[in-house]
Amino acid sequence: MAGGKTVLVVGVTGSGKTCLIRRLKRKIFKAKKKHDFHTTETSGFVPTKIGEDSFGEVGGKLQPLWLDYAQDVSGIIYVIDARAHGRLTQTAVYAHQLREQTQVPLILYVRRAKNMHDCKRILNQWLLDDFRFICALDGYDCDLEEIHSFVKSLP
Ligand SMILES: Nc1nc2c(ncn2[C@@H]2O[C@H](COP(=O)(O)OP(=O)(O)OP(=O)(O)O)[C@@H](O)[C@H]2O)c(=O)[nH]1
Ligand SMILES: [Mg+2]
Repeated sequence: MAGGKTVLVVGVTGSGKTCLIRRLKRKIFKAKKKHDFHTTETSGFVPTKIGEDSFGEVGGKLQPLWLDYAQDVSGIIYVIDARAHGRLTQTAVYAHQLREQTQVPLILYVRRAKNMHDCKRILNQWLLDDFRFICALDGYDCDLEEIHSFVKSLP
């Protein structure tokens, strides 16, 4: 299909999906104002057009429907908050399930890891180390570019 790609953005509640899409839309590399990151829980499916592409967030509460939403997309971005320790088991189980159940290219977007070593340790701990991933460290500006190159690489 010519034109834009459709990307599904999933992850457990509060993992940072809305903020990420907002940064992509407004090309915010670093938080400038407090309200840039003020959000409320997303209910249902919220598509956001960014250039030619469309990024659709499914709220974490709709996890049972992630697979349904994944049917007609080019790729999936799976957002993980590395410091949400209590949610990591669930996060890993859902990531494995999603990858087993769909052929759609999937990338993990891991935010708030302390450093690359910490990020890899977490992925390793939850057997996610063979997933493609982006490690979005605090103050790291290149994560949006990495997302754009993932989207570009999609069929
Ligand atoms: N400073 C900062 N805070 C963030 C960032 N991403 C997420 N947060 C914080 O985490 C909270 C939850 O982020 P959301 O983007 O709403 O999470 P979500 O994954 O969309 O959650 P649901 O819609 O409930 O599934 C936000 O209100 C912010 O306080 C970020 O990049 N920078
Ligand atoms: Mg949200």
